[in-house]
Amino acid sequence: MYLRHLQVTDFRSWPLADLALEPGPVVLVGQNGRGKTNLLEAIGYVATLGSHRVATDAPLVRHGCERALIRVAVVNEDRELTVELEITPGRANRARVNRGAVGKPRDVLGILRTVLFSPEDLALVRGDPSERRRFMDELLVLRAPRYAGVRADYEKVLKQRNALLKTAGKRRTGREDPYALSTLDVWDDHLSVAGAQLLAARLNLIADLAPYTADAYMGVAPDSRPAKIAYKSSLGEALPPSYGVPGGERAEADVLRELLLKALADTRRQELERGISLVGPHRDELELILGEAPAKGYASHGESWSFALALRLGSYELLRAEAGEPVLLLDDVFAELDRKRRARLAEVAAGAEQVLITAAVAEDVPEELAGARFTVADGEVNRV
Ligand SMILES: Nc1ncnc2c1ncn2[C@@H]1O[C@H](COP(=O)(O)OP(=O)(O)OP(=O)(O)O)[C@@H](O)[C@H]1O
Repeated sequence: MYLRHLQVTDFRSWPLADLALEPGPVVLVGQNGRGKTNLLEAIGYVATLGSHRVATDAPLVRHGCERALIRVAVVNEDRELTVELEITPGRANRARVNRGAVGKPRDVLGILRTVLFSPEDLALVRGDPSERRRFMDELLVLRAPRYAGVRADYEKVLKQRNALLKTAGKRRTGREDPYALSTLDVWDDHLSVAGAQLLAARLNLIADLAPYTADAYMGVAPDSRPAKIAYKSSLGEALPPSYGVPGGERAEADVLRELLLKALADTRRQELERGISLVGPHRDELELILGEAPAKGYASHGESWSFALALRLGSYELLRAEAGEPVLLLDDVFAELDRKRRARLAEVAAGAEQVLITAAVAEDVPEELAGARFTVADGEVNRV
């Protein structure tokens, strides 16, 4: 797939930006702070309904404006769809496809698939487990959009259950509340349904992604120790060992639901004492292993970068193999990479159906990616 057109209105620093695009490499060149990343962020937002830089929508709307608009025309196998998103912080976003309203913004997921690699990705390796959970869930949704709903359900149930755990335990009144305790059974049930679906999907995702990531790492850092990814579940030993591993059994939500219910029953006392949910996908981790050691805390800066890049390139290859090419977005990354890694990334990017690249100076972009070029300056973006 590729983007044929991008228009943003009152998005970040842009009152208006309008770009006619084409397949192949598209390079956006401009000095720091001119709004290049903002354009990639807008594209990424249509694919994931979120920003790779901020957790809330407010910073996405231009200072002093009420709402931001993003419009993209996406061509997928000769079929073109126009997606429009209106972002109004504090209110539900509105979405239109081919100028017709859709039920929920979530309905646009799947129309545009992107893989974005950016300087923020170092946090995938060095940051908290929540960064890696977000990575998995975003990829899950790109792979199968229905998981956006599953994830939203899980988060809603988790919030309610945590609120109940706080009131049901002895923490505030010194006594357990019997009514709240019986309601907890109902929430355990809800949590296990959404939790098992999310967990099964993540385990299957990691089983499928692992070989692509290992290969991508070998490609970018052939002299380094091999890289491995593994799903670590809060179910611990109870998780069937054949789940979540390449070539293993496909994880089944029904099986996981029973295991989650048992684990919830086993930890209830502890949960009541602490007032939070202690088992479920929100406590899980994606382990990144280099040689025998965890990448976090042990990997060098260069190795961490390679791992982050391998996770993105692996995602790109997985999506490409399953559902056709996603659009590749490379935000200011070439300047950060050494010669070998640059060459490998350039090789993959040169073969992409479409890749959008930002750089401060044109010389940062490898020669094989010299394609359509835009300059970004003074609130304007112009085709060179
Ligand atoms: N909501 C907003 N309203 C107005 N301006 C904003 C908003 N959010 C960010 N900006 C401005 O956008 C600019 C940053 O744009 P962006 O991150 O796209 O830069 P860039 O061209 O990618 O630069 P770099 O090469 O440094 O990454 C900053 O000047 C910032 O003040």
